[in-house]
Amino acid sequence: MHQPSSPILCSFPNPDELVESLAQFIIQAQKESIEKKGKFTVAISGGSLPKQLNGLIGKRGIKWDKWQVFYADERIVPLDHEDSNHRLCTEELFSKVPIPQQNIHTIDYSLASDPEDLADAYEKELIHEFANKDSARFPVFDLILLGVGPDGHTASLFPGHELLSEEDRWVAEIVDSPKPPPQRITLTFPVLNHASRVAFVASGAGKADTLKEVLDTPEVGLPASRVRPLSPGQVYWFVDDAAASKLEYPKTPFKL
Ligand SMILES: O=C(O)[C@H](O)[C@@H](O)[C@H](O)[C@H](O)COP(=O)(O)O
Repeated sequence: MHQPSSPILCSFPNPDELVESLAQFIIQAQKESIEKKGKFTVAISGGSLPKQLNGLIGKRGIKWDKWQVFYADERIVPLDHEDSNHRLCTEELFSKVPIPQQNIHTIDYSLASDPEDLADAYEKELIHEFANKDSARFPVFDLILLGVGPDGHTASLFPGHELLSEEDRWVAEIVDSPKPPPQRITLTFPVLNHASRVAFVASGAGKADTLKEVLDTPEVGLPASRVRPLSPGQVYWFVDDAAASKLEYPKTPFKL
């Protein structure tokens, strides 16, 4: 029986060291995945996360053509809209590295009038990527990169929302997101919890109370606390000391 893993917490003295270590971690994950399967499947969320991937720019050892990038959540807005996670990731990262455009999997905004259809179409995009002879009931991402909001939400999984109990779909729509814009799609918990690695990234004193609740009192069941990939999957928290300042949860020294 596979058991859920306990989070590994790595805290860094400042945001720069956090960004640099995160980049090394991602490059190592990429190396292992490409050695095993010839590709690297990643899901990225929005908020402050895309900027924290800056450490990847100009680094050696990244095989961008082997990356297949999906969005852990995306706002249902045009791809060039200021609220689009794709636009943000493009500005912060993809426009600065040699990743082939076709390796970045965006939502099909032409389906925006029916969010359920749009979510189903994005799920099909995942099925196309992951369905092969090894495919299990859920896709196994090599890495999912997440942030955490002040209410403990992650991706577009918000506290108390019915989506928290989704057991079947890979991608779901949400039309009443408490964080604007209201219409979004998100990977569901079963997908997050089947990943090989999930890495949360949080920095700054403004995250300290949330981190304390998520990591020190997981029994409260905030969405971010419920991300516990089944073994051998693993969840990591990359934080700075300011974000970790109120935590009792044990820290693990960062090593590759
Ligand atoms: O697109 C989104 O809204 C996100 O994916 C969301 O889950 C985000 O990651 C958190 O709200 C943290 O956001 P910050 O990093 O900006 O605090």
